[in-house]
Amino acid sequence: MKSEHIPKATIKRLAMYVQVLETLKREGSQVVSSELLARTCSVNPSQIRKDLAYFGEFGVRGVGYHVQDLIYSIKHSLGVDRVWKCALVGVGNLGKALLRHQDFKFRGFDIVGAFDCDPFKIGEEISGLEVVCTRRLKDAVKELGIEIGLITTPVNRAQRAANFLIEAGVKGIINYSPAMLTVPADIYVEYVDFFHHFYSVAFSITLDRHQERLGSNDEADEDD
Ligand SMILES: NC(=O)c1ccc[n+]([C@@H]2O[C@H](COP(=O)([O-])OP(=O)(O)OC[C@H]3O[C@@H](n4cnc5c(N)ncnc54)[C@H](O)[C@@H]3O)[C@@H](O)[C@H]2O)c1
Repeated sequence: MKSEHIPKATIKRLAMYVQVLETLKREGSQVVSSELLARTCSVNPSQIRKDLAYFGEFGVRGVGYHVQDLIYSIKHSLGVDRVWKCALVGVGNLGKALLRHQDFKFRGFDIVGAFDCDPFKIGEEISGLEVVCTRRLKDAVKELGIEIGLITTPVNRAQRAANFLIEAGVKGIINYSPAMLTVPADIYVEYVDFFHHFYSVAFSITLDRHQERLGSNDEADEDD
């Protein structure tokens, strides 16, 4: 890797590039032009070139990028060319849906532990994984080599779940609850909220309608 200081926005775009490249690979593409990759990812080609420059020289002038090579290089540089063991805390509606989703394992994020504090849920089996008492989290993290925690507890229990995970030695957390977590500086937290996307789409539609209304008012003014 050329530079250690890769901006967070670049890392998010790289994750998107990998996802698009993997789809292209599944569809049988061996080479992709920077224009097609850029269009599919809704960024401009110069942004892609700038993002990839952190890792070295890619692409052949007039040909584009070799799909497999690019996937390998990005994944290798970002450390996602291996399996990351994960634990999920809070086996309710959302937790169960995530545990049943096969893509996590397929993409290298293997949920190997499912934890809950509800005695009625402990012992239940979801997708072949037994729900275990949260008190056993610390031992399980060490035994199973868990590095990432997913929090799917109610909002008022999320900090407690985070504390358990951090105490157990987990370094990264994906928090699906709407709680803002307080964590030490060396713990990485990502917040996942589907509603941000709903807001974003609703705002965009509203803005379009507002512009249309302004446009039709302007036309009406010209007619007067
Ligand atoms: N990110 C999103 O877009 C999104 C979408 C839906 C729900 N959510 C959030 O996900 C969370 C879960 O929602 P749900 O509908 O699955 O709730 P749920 O009530 O069905 O499940 C929560 C589970 O957490 C367990 N739990 C509570 N405290 C715990 C603790 N300290 N340790 C371990 N387990 C604990 C409960 O026993 C329960 O099984 C909520 O915070 C909700 O707001 C987020």
